[in-house]
Amino acid sequence: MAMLLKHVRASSSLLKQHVTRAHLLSRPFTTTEGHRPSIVHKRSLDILHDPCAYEKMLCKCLLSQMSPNKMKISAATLFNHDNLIKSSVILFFQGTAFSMTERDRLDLRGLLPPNVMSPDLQIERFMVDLKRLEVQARDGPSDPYALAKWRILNRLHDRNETMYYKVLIAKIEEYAPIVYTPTVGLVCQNYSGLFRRPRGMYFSAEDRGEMMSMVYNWPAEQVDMIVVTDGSRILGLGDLGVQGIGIAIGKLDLYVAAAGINPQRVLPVMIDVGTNNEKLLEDPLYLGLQQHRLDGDDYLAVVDEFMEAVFTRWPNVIVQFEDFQSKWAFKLLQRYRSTYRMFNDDVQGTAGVAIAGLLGAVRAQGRPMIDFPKQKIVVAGAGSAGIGVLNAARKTMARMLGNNEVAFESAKSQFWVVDAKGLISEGRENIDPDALPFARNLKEIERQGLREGASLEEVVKQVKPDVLLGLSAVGGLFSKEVLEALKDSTSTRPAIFAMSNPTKNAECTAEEAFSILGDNIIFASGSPFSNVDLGNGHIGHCNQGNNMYLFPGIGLGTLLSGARIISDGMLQAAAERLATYMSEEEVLKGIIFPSTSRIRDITEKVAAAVIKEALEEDLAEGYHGMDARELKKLSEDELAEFVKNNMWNPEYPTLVYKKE
Ligand SMILES: NC(=O)C1=CN([C@@H]2O[C@H](COP(=O)(O)OP(=O)(O)OC[C@H]3O[C@@H](n4cnc5c(N)ncnc54)[C@H](O)[C@@H]3O)[C@@H](O)[C@H]2O)C=CC1
Ligand SMILES: CC(=O)C(=O)O
Ligand SMILES: [Mg+2]
Repeated sequence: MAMLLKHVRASSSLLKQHVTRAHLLSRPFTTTEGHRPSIVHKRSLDILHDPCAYEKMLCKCLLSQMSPNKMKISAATLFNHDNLIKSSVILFFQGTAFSMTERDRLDLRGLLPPNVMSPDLQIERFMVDLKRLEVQARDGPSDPYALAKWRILNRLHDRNETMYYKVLIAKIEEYAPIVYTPTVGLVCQNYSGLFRRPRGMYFSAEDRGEMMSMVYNWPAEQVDMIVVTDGSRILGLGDLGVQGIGIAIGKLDLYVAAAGINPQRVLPVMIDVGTNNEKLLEDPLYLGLQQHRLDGDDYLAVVDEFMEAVFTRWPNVIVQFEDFQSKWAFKLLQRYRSTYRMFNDDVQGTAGVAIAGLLGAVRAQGRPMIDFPKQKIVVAGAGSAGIGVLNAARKTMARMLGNNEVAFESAKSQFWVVDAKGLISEGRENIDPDALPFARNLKEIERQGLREGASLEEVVKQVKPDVLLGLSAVGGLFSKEVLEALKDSTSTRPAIFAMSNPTKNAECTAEEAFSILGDNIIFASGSPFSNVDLGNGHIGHCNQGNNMYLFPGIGLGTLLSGARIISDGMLQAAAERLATYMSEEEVLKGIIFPSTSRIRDITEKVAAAVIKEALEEDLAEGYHGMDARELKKLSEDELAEFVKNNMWNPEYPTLVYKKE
């Protein structure tokens, strides 16, 4: 600490010599806002009074990737003192080795993962990672190029955010699989090794009582979108603890690329309450809290405090919950959804995408969407995603059947749900309350030749479903036998949704599905597969059925409508807009989801549908001078224009105008 303060004092006095009020006033240009640097930048003047202020600011700049603009530091000052800044930061920057006292002293609490590393461990972590890449590049099982591409993109993101998003938007089909699923899964698994500079905030179990002040450590004055995870179920990869922050970062990359949310106004968050992943707990290089997960009221207290803190600082922020284990996903959604602007992507976003896909599968059979309630659907997986899809599909069927109690009751008979213990029936002991509504009547399934706990293969054989949908996280679950059994489907064009992520967790590959069932099927997967050449001049089309087609539009629509909460109606409107996006011709070819290259366009349309619904439900409070009354007056085209105009584009801002 003494050393640190010595450096701080040394660099502060150095800075004082350079960054004087007179010096700033003498710059012969103005900033974008038209202010003189000395007027805009209160903080640069603060430097003169607080020996630590400049260092705090520079640390934050480094840690949070803030633009100079947002740091309230004159871009001009920063550019002119670039070398000075670099040298002064490099002098005292310690990254994960900053002690808790130093983090508090420099207002850095929350901007680094909670495990304070010794300098030796920092070096070891770096070396382990370096060696791992060498091993992978030689003969490792994972795709070394994907990870290498992620590193290159990540470094670009660190250096030049605008250029990073320009590249991502222009080549979204090529790079979404790198910054998002499947590669983001590999990134999360290796995050403690890959970690260089943090991105986002960490709220840990150790921070109880501190969060309300910690949240002010984030340098941005405005945050529109937070994606938060507790790392307990990252894709289909299980509990990855603090390393799960990678998924929040990946989702927010799509918010920027697809929804045009300003990258300076997004905040990835990790709530680190420990991990139950023993391998991570035994690893001294693991960056998270080395303790088992909090549970019960202790767990809730941490998440409650986090929610209160972020909504106090940014009352209009939207919080997307991501990859929480099912146990908490539903509880937290119920706890917060009527008070805060939040939603759970795995439960609600996935449900909407699945509904759109299921309706597309009906149309692909040459039938009207209204025939959906006749579909027999087998779902493998009854976790947050599976149950979310089941509830939404049941409601959609019920609406089509008359929207009453009887319709709701009868709709449930279209579903057979299989989890790790097999077919779920009323005969199951200790049945999960969320799955209970879908438990089959014992007598009824006996008549079908089934029983409690019947295997997926048996269920498919007996039910002969129109749709087989997997959200089980079990790679290869749709085995050769299961796919063979699906040949007896009563559908003219059976649909297979292998929705689990990342690729190795997909219930089957596209190749397996098309080679066993031929080309007269509909295939969708959570992570992308290439189309399959069936060798007879026919191509098996692979759809990507992923919540990425909805969550950006849900977030953008909520932001631009200023909706107080995110209602079922808004989510339903989003799903319906996606369902009608594909043309008849495309759907008949088996193309039920757009290609990712159209993600910005679909997101615009989904956002407009969400805004309309928020207005109809009187939930909208408007956005930036456009109040609800004015929003209501907009025609369809004007609403589309309003959405488009409020999306961020990756263009370099003009920082400096030469004075006339
Ligand atoms: N494509 C997409 O947009 C999305 C995909 N997902 C994927 O869905 C998967 C599951 O996510 P959650 O529901 O949150 O996980 P979860 O862990 O809560 O649920 C998994 C479910 O699968 C069941 N299961 C396990 N082994 C099984 C087996 N052999 N046969 C049948 N069921 C089995 C479990 O009993 C549990 O009900 C993950 O891989 C995730 O990546 C999740 C959200 C969106
Ligand atoms: C896509 C997604 O949200 C998941 O796999 O969890
Ligand atoms: Mg997820």
